[in-house]
Amino acid sequence: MQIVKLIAETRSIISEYKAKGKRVGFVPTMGALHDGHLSLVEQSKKENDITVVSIFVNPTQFNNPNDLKTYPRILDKDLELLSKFQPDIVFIPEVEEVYPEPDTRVFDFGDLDKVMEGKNRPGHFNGVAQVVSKLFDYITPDNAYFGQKDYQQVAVIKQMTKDLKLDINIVSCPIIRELDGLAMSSRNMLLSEVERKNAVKISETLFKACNLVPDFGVSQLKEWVISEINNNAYLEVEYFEIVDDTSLKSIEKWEDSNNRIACITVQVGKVRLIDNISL
Ligand SMILES: Nc1ncnc2c1ncn2[C@@H]1O[C@H](COP(=O)(O)OP(=O)(O)OP(=O)(O)O)[C@@H](O)[C@H]1O
Ligand SMILES: CC(C)(CO)[C@@H](O)C(=O)[O-]
Ligand code: BAL
Repeated sequence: MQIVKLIAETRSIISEYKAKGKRVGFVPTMGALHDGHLSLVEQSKKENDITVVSIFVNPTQFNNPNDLKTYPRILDKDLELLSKFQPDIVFIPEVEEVYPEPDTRVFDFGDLDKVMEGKNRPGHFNGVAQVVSKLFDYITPDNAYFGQKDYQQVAVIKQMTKDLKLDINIVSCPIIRELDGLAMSSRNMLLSEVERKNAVKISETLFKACNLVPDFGVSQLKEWVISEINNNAYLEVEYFEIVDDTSLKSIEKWEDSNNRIACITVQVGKVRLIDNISL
């Protein structure tokens, strides 16, 4: 496992591999790694000759300065965990090298970023596209791995890859959960003990919601989920949407889409958690 900090060095190592015909898989992360990230690394290792993991807390995707400040950074522990999985390259660039000057590019995702995370975190997906397009340019992967926990992010990245005419296959990987069902997230480590215990109500409610389709109508189910979660004193729903899994447009009745996904964001004390489930 090679740890590389400089962009030029990363480019040159990867171009040597590519010259030998090696297929490159890429797993972008913001660190504070858990089994969700490691599942992406494992999948990339199975499907490619070379796996690159990046660890970079990208400032341009944070709309909330306090969220950026408190985002967990535990590089030594991350490297220790990764050493057990042995990706070929761990790329850890500095903010100043990625952004020698402000990135003023504005991406157009059509309607994809007008809802849910895009609506509630203004500028978030533009920042994600800025950094991911830069990382794609340095690493030139054949396959890039993203988790479905960030469901809308996968849709946005697919759109960006298409618009920029990049020859990169975007691989969408299943959500890995804690034993009690809570979706793994780096932000889980910011929860207090009592918040962590109560946070399980989020996934529990989503699992129960699946069994209420189609007996409940769409708006009845939405109201039920929101009130179940908000009845817990530690939790506050920011949004709960049931959307078509490709257009991400809200549906009004079950027949509006054959492939529906329910996406939720919940504030747990100061920590904002997301999750989703296919209905
Ligand atoms: N539980 C999970 N299962 C599968 N993939 C995941 C999971 N959590 C994160 N990922 C994926 O790992 C990649 C890197 O995500 P990131 O570093 O932001 O971690 P995170 O746990 O999502 O952190 P956050 O606290 O910001 O939600 C993303 O593609 C993300 O979707
Ligand atoms: C894709 C990503 C690493 C870009 O900073 C980030 O949005 C994430 O961790 O999901
Ligand atoms: N996992 C998405 C990164 C973010 O919340 O900014």
